Amino acid sequence: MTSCDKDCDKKRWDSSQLRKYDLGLEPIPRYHYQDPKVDELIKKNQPVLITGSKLVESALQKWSLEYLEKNLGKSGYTVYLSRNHKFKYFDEKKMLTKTNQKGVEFTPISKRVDMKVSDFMKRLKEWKRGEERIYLQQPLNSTVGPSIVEDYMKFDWPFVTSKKTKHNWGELTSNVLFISMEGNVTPCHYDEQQNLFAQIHGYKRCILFSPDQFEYLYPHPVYHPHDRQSMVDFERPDYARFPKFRNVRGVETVIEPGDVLYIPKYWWHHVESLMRGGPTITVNFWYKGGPTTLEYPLMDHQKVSIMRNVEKMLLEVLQDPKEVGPLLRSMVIGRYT
Ligand SMILES: O=C(O)C(=O)C[C@H](CCCc1ccccc1)C(=O)O
Ligand SMILES: [Zn+2]
Repeated sequence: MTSCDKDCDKKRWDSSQLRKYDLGLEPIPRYHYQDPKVDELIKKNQPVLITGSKLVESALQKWSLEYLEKNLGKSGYTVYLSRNHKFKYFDEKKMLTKTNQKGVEFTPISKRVDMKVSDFMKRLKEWKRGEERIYLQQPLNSTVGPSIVEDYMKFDWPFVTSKKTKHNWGELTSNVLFISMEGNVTPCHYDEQQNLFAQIHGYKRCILFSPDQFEYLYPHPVYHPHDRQSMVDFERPDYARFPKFRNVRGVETVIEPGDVLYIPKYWWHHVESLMRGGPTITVNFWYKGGPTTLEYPLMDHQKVSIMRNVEKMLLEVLQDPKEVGPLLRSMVIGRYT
């Protein structure tokens, strides 16, 4: 990771603000948005840090915490609370399904609450070490105030729409607004959508792994509330349970205001707001993946999708998750291995 060397004028950040992990990481390529390399990499479902775009220009100077508090409106916002700095996402719909009958087997470390923006901003300003951390994560919707709507309309929509069209993405499903405290971490997970991740304020370090690293990142079972999230705690990897984690190879970058990171669908990503870097503001652009034509050889993300479908089908018929492993083992060991 190269931060600004000493003689540069604006001190952006330094490596002491990054959490330390035992990972082999290469840099994510960075290109200006008009460089043809950007589309070359997107076409190959490879991550790329896109610089110099005007995508969220209308928000860059305006979306301070004060401005957002004043203009985001009075409705409740989705805010996650965590007893530590990790905000491991959980799917509430999977907390009470029949597969884990009682639904009591799982207690998330973070919890979701509905909070007014003013309360969120107050807690953000008055936060003391040892208190619960907070992280606002809310899809932008029609309840925002008129000036936010104006800023949103002024996003460079031709830029993102050109990517959607050129790369056959599906429709835009949401723009999620993230307002994070410094130091917050979203642990490693993948999403099934294409993502243009636009940084508006502060610095975020993003570590990405390609879908072919599935075996090294040990995702929770599909029925689990932490579906799509890695079971490995990057801060204290349990190499006994997850021995292949040692082989994982990733790429990383630190995004700053104005940068847009393309996170290809099914790519694993870990996101952290730099320690001592102040609050961060991001808006993402999630697009459906678009039509999947089965061309051979299959792409790694297609194999992940197939594995997900096999897991879902087996759980549907076996009902009890404890029977899935033994059945797959007897099907594969000595026959396909
Ligand atoms: O934009 C993305 O995809 C990110 O992962 C951004 C990430 C927060 C994501 C929270 C989350 C995780 C899993 C499922 C749904 C939502 C951050 O910036 O901290
Ligand atoms: Zn994500």
